[in-house]
Amino acid sequence: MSKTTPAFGVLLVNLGTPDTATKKDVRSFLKQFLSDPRVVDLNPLIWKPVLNGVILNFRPAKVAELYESIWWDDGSPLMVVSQRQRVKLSQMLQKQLGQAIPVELGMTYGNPSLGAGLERLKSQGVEKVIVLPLYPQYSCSTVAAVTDAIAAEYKSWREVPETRINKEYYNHPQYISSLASSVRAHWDKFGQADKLLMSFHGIPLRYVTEGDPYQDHCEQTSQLLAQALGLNETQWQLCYQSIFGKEEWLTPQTDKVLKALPVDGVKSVDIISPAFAADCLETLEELSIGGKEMFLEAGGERYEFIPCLNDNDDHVELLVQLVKQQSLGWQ
Ligand SMILES: C=CC1=C(C)c2cc3[nH]c(cc4nc(cc5[nH]c(cc1n2)c(C)c5CCC(=O)O)C(CCC(=O)O)=C4C)c(C)c3C=C
Ligand SMILES: [Fe+2]
Ligand SMILES: [Fe+2]
Repeated sequence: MSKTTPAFGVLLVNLGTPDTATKKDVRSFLKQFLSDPRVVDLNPLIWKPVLNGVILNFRPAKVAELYESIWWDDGSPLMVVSQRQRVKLSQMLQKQLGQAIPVELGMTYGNPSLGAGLERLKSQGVEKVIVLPLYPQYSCSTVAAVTDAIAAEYKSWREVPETRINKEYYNHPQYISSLASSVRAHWDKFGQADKLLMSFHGIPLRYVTEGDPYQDHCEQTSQLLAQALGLNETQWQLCYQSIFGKEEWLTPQTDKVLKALPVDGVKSVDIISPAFAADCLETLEELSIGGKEMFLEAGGERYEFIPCLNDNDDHVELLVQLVKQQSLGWQ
């Protein structure tokens, strides 16, 4: 009996996360992640001894504790949210396209791997694949790492499916309006702070000077969001979080901004992290917990974290629109 061939399948991609909040699993996750030259592009002769001799000896215990502090009953927040996004996207595609579209999850690092996600699509008869990395702003350290991993997986396949990879969506109207709605919903609940901080994950400045458009994308997203919310220039600020290593990263740094604002008389902030499609360690620990402590210690009085778009209906509707855009001619 021949299987029916779906019009196409969707691979929903995010960065990945440890299987458990233990030192062992955090170590193996960090090892895979930080060994990717797309993430850390230093000469391996210099980087490997630093990674294996220093970072992987000390960082996993510290970071495992941080994961422990934000872990949910059913797993790592990034994984739990990604699974919800997968289920909702598949339901909304079925409803809007009137046919079953296989949607699978693949993580660039850790489980389920991108290869496992592609295999699951293949086993459902998928012959055309849309890869949807959940990174609104393109960076070589994220999106190009996905394209590398997909190409590496296909090396062992006899028949490689037609594959379209969504590169970015930093200025998509539905993305901007979903962000704006989440801010407005937050203001309705908690009132509006003096300033809205838009904190993006940082990358090394050198990646940008060598051609990575990430900073430009972050600037455009934040301008569009400020515009959608009707904010003037004094009411919002862009900053970059999660600095790692000794090199210069994009500025201004979120932690420095949080320490400086109360000194400049800004006592209340709302903070949103538009580069993350799902809440994760970097938002729930670094921003929601760490950032708050930092701001209040520096003299701030009110600090509110705005959750990521996660599986909000209008966010998943954005994913539907991206899938429709990528599947033109395939339905
Ligand atoms: C070492 C360099 C790093 C670059 C460059 C980088 C870019 C980058 N990362 C994300 C999204 C996420 N990063 C997350 C965690 C994380 N990131 C780095 C380092 C770099 N990221 C590390 C070492 C870690 C692990 C935690 C730690 O040890 O501090 C996560 C969270 C994963 C989770 O399990 O919750 C996400 C998501 C983006 C979008 C990005 C470039 C734009
Ligand atoms: Fe990161
Ligand atoms: Fe971090």
